[in-house]
Amino acid sequence: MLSVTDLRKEFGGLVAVDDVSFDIGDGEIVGLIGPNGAGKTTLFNTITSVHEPEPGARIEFDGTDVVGLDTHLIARRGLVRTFQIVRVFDEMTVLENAAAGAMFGSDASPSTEEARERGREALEFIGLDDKADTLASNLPIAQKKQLELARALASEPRLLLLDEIASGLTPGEIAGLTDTIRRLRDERGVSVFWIEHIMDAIMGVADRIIVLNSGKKIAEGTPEQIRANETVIEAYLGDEA
Ligand SMILES: Nc1ncnc2c1ncn2[C@@H]1O[C@H](COP(=O)(O)OP(=O)(O)OP(=O)(O)O)[C@@H](O)[C@H]1O
Repeated sequence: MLSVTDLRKEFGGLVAVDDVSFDIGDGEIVGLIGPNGAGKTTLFNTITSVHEPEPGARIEFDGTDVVGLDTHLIARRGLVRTFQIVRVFDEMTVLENAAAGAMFGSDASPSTEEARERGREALEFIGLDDKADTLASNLPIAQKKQLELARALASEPRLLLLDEIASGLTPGEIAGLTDTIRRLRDERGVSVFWIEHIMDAIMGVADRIIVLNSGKKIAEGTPEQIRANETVIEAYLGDEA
């Protein structure tokens, strides 16, 4: 589904992502972990054309090279992301926020009614439909994160990039969130690529984990393999797990 080859991104003299290659298959949940500054968000930003990679990189989504394609055109193809800092529109209702997602999705120009319907359906799936008419600014953080997921879902993603969606949540809220993400995959067939620092969240649900350190991919494997990997323990998990 997503195939990344030799992805490199430099900022001045700093190599933020250092020749990274990997694939994500249909229906997979893949975690992306690593210390602060490892290049995880830069990798997401480069995949979604927020940044341009250095020449020579290939980023293929469903066999099409998406390097240089506008972010909204990438989203229209089904590659959709959430952000590290929640970006709900505070002055809009929960339903209006969710409906806004539909405007950026696979269907380029749904009617307002269709967008609201898709938004409502996404809220039901996420379990936030009882808050449809609440102003987004009045939601607690856990529900803002659910709303971000609902908005992404309304855009009908095939691959969802999640950036630290579990941070700031209680263990109970994290369990609910990971359950929703698993349902997104199982019931909607959405693949997930998930940056997370909270190991309990990502290790329990990911099929595979990719580890970055100083821009380089230092390991890739099942959660069990990653937990036992000496290089990963030394670079990261020794402090975090
Ligand atoms: N727009 C930018 N301009 C210059 N340097 C940047 C820019 N974005 C990121 N960097 C640098 O690139 C490196 C990788 O940063 P990045 O945010 O991708 O790491 P990260 O793994 O997502 O970290 P964290 O876990 O703290 O979010 C860091 O050294 C960062 O300072």
